[in-house]
Amino acid sequence: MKTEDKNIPKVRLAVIGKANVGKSALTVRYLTRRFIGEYRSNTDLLYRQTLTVNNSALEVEIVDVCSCDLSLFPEEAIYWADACVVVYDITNRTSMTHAAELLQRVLQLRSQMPIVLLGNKADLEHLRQVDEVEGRTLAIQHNSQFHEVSVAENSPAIYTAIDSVLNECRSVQNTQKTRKFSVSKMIGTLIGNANGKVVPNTNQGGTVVVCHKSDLYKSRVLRRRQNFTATASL
Ligand SMILES: Nc1nc2c(ncn2[C@@H]2O[C@H](COP(=O)(O)OP(=O)(O)OP(=O)(O)O)[C@@H](O)[C@H]2O)c(=O)[nH]1
Repeated sequence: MKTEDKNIPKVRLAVIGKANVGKSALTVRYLTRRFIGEYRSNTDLLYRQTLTVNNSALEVEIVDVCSCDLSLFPEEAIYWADACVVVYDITNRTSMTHAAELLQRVLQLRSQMPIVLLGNKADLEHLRQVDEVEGRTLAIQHNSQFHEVSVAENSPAIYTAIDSVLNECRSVQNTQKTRKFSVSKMIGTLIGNANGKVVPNTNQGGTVVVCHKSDLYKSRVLRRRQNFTATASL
């Protein structure tokens, strides 16, 4: 499948969180259904893949933000993204504190941004340091979705959470397109050019490209974008 089809809506996702919480494992799991146990990188990685979400094609770009320097907030990635996944590790309280700080900063920069908070490593119950209710409360305080997941054990919530946030972004984009159309139609009417020629086809949702399974599970880091170094392929 062509990955640059302009008719396919595009959604950009930033995955952020403290080091070692499982951001890379989560990104790779979501895109490929595979679990990569040891994944070391000292750079942001940008993945792009065309997926089928809610029965229609969506070009998804995910930046897996490197947490090499925790003092640096990933501002560029947050401005770039349409939505954000904040990850903490339920066996590491500091990662939860860091997630709380990230949520606050994200909403300062992008108050309307759809966010999902994920408490990862739920399979390590015996090492738990953060109760589920704490994660849930934090999410409610920041108007975001919340799930505890285990990337290692392939929790279904990984897919429902990310699909849902992608869908939310697509709905927002569709609404914005409809609004733009309404404004141009109104201007067209005002200047007497409402003969139909200037009326675009607003049925964006009608352009559906069905992904083949082989394409869905192939993922490749495609290119360099600003500071995101694209280096790996899955
Ligand atoms: N038990 C368990 N281990 C996990 C899970 N998810 C990830 N890990 C492990 O946690 C470690 C860190 O995972 P990464 O995906 O590299 O974490 P990261 O957040 O990308 O780390 P940085 O690249 O340092 O920012 C690895 O050893 C993974 O195998 C999980 O759900 N359960």
